[in-house]
Amino acid sequence: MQAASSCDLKFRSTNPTAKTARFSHSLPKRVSVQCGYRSESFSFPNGVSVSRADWQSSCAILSSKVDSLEDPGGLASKIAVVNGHSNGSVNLGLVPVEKTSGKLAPVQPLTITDLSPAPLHGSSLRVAYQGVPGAYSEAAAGKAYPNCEAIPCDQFDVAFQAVELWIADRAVLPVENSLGGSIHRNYDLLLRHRLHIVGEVQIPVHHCLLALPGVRTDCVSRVISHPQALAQTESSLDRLTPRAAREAFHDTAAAAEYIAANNLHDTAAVASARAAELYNLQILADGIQDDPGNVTRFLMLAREPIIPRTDRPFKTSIVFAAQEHKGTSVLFKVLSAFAFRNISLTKIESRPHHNRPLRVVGDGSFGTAKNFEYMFYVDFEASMAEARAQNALAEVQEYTSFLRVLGSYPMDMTPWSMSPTEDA
Ligand SMILES: O=C(O)C(=O)C[C@]1(C(=O)O)C=C[C@@H](O)C=C1
Repeated sequence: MQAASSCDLKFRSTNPTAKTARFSHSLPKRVSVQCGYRSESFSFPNGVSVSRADWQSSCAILSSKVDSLEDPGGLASKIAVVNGHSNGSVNLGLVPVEKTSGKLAPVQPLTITDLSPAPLHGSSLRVAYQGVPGAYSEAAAGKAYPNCEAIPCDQFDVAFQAVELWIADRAVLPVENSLGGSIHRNYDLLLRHRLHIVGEVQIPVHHCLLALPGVRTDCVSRVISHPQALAQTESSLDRLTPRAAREAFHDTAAAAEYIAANNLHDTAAVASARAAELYNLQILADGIQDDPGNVTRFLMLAREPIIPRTDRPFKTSIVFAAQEHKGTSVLFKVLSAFAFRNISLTKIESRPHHNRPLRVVGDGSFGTAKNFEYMFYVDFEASMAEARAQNALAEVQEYTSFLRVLGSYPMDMTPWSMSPTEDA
């Protein structure tokens, strides 16, 4: 366990192409938060509603066995810290923000407004996403929270921290793509942080090949993009740019921005049509995803859970670790707890068990086997307000050493369409 030591909040300009005046005034600054801490749950001083208490007590059965991932230097102390009430060793070092005028703004301390709870009415919700404007994650934030203020972050971890530190009200982060598979980093971060899943959005991802105006496809010797986007366009790139090297970039739109900012005539990016517009690039090829129905699923994260309901389709996400001495059939038993109650599973993912990654087995007569230990993430189609879901989890708890409900939230029921998103 490590206590908080220092915390730097940096607001970075993400607009190296500021000469394109059309956007230099409107692009938000990207948040980059560097903190040596892990979060923990936070109790709100003004209490919670009765119905929320009901929800929490219905889940109490689960919390009783939740593994401790506590952190003495956690969120509550961070909030005191950023309010200026805590130890003097904390360096809030806000990097001066570049204004559109080109002048540097004075260093601004966080104010009480930066730390206020999510606005209920009137002002827009601040939604953290990973990437720069034009990224698919920005489009997902817009679908999840129309009219929100989208806050670009340079890493997934930063988006989590932006919510924990009350810089943002929500985060919207990708967890899986229909072609590229799971985004493992976000599964790991869900466990390390204490945010709650409050919703999901799925967006069709419609990729384009972008380059500087005048560049021909046969002159492209390098294609840069997010690794997921490169994976989703593999066959198209083999056909369009067979000799070009492929290089990973932080996000699709950042790749487009990089080409524009550095005037790269030999490089193309896989990104959205909106990125082409934002960074003044031409579209060499449109719709280059290898499957026309390419969809990415994003989770909406908040500091507080929502109250589960039964009047519309809900999904619940859990993570668990098997009890060590329960034999080899634990996974089968857990899954059958859902099957016997007619609860459909929509996703199962395993990740290394970071606290206990290996189990050595065998009596030594033939040596010892080293079995890997896992955390299992399961999504199932039921609301935690339903008795069958509560009973299933009560049973699952018997076979597990660790169990956490990550969230119970409405399913994205948007009618199926393969056309590109309006924003992307
Ligand atoms: O790079 C982006 O534009 C992102 O929003 C990230 C991301 C991802 O992490 O999978 C999101 C959707 C697409 O699947 C490709 C990339």
